[in-house]
Amino acid sequence: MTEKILSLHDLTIDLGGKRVLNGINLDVYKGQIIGYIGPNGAGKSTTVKIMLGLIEDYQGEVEIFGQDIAAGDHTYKRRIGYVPENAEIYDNLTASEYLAFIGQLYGLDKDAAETKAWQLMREFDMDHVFRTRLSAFSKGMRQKVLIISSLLHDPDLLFLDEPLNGLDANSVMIIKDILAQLAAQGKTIFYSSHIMDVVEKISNRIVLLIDGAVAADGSFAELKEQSKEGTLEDIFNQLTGFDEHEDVAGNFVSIVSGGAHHE
Ligand SMILES: Nc1ncnc2c1ncn2[C@@H]1O[C@H](COP(=O)(O)OP(=O)(O)OP(=O)(O)O)[C@@H](O)[C@H]1O
Repeated sequence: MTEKILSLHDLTIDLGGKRVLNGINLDVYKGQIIGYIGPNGAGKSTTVKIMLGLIEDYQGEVEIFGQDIAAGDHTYKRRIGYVPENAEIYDNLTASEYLAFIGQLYGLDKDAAETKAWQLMREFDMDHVFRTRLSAFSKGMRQKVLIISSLLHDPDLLFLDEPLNGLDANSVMIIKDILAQLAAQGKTIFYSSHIMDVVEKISNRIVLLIDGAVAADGSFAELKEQSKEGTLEDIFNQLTGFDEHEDVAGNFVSIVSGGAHHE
């Protein structure tokens, strides 16, 4: 077995008087690309926030790089990259200022961070906006800046929350290849998304969370074999017990059109 990078043991948390995570057990190994999926509200972001050290009052154990993160040693964070779903991006900064700032937070010196950031921006054909304020960037351009910022310090473990948000089809292909190549180099990727066909293609392991507990865990081929369904979307619908999409859509549309009558 290869090196264990991440381990959750009986991870449980209550938030606002409600059990949000209910005994999650998960071991993640070096080089894995984990697609972490589940219905809205299942607890995916909460799990990631706990692993990032942003939420502390959980029960159970979280080990990253072999160390219990509750032990107080935060050096593990230097080896982690994170692309949040809704990033607070500093609109008044230029891409260059923002990336140099993030690079420095991760321990790079300013010049090294700027040089690397510029090289990475150039690969995305964005070198011409390196000194432009982020407030003038489109959604996809911002997303690319976030992806660059998560990788500047060459992390060993990457947490990505909907990393393809707002990206065009060509950019999606590039990011998919980047993730595959990083994993082939031994980086570990923990990836949360609702876009099932992308998760199906890029993950070598899929973990499905339902109501704060792991409901399925395996490669796409294994999940497909177990559920006898064709696509990850079908498997997702089956395992989450959802077969009413046409009824819900029909009701929704009839309310919409009913409401459109003006007397
Ligand atoms: N600070 C909080 N206080 C109270 N409840 C919370 C808090 N944070 C999260 N929750 C609840 O925990 C549950 C899980 O939320 P979480 O954001 O982890 O879900 P998710 O799987 O990431 O959902 P989505 O797919 O919609 O992003 C939800 O019911 C949410 O309302």
